[in-house]
Amino acid sequence: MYRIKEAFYTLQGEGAQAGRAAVFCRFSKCNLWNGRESGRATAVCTFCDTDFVGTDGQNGGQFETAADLAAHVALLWPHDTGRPYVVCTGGEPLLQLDEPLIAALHQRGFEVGVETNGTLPAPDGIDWLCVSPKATAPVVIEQCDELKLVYPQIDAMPERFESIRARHFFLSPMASPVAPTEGPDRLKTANTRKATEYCLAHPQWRLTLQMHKIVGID
Ligand SMILES: C[S@@+](CC[C@H](N)C(=O)[O-])C[C@H]1O[C@@H](n2cnc3c(N)ncnc32)[C@H](O)[C@@H]1O
Ligand SMILES: Nc1nc2[nH]cc(C(=O)O)c2c(=O)[nH]1
Ligand code: SF4
Ligand SMILES: [Mg+2]
Repeated sequence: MYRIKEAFYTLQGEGAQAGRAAVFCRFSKCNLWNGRESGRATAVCTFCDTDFVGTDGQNGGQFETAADLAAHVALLWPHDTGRPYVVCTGGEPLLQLDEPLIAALHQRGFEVGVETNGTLPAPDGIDWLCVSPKATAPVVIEQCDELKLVYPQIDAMPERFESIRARHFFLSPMASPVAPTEGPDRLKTANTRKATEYCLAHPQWRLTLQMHKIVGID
């Protein structure tokens, strides 16, 4: 059984795949926060900008089999040609994503991307793996396509992750979990300035912005 909070077609807003059309499949639950505001202050990850509790979002639900969920995701890709792309996120997708689901998505023609906090082992077969470390939580994934660190985090400064093998190293300015406004100025914050300064001083790291929040899409 797979529990999905929501699923939708949008553009990947972050990292090296930013701007690419994808079906986002948001898994319920996370191992670093229970998702309730009352538990945020004592969570390991305290700045999450996402509601991943339950299965009540758009196109959310419970899916008995990998084939059922893959069929559901395939219905959200609005094209007949080209290679479809799915981004498995959450919550923490690696609590649920397994090899049968990756195989079922591949069978539907999908390239499979994953957004993870890196604290759980990744199943084989993922086509694009993005690891985004959180606070003191130990990262067990040693190799990925991109390391995308929310910055600044006192307990997770960039130097700690430079031994992870990754094709890209990104800093993503920490955004307010509840940001009321949208538009070009929304991400012009103190954290964006700090991330910019770090990248200027350490050119191994690149800046990425949450493009979807600038343009006002999911
Ligand atoms: C909601 S998380 C879900 C996937 C996984 N649990 C993780 O943390 O990577 C998706 C992405 O949003 C990022 N994110 C969450 N809250 C954020 C915030 N306040 N500012 C910037 N990025 C944030 C995460 O670091 C991660 O890269
Ligand atoms: N457009 C868009 N891009 C994203 N990249 C990572 C996201 C996530 O929440 O995992 C996300 C998201 O929620 N929306
Ligand atoms: S950002 Fe990721 S790790 Fe942190 S609470 Fe949200 S879903 Fe969990
Ligand atoms: Mg998001």
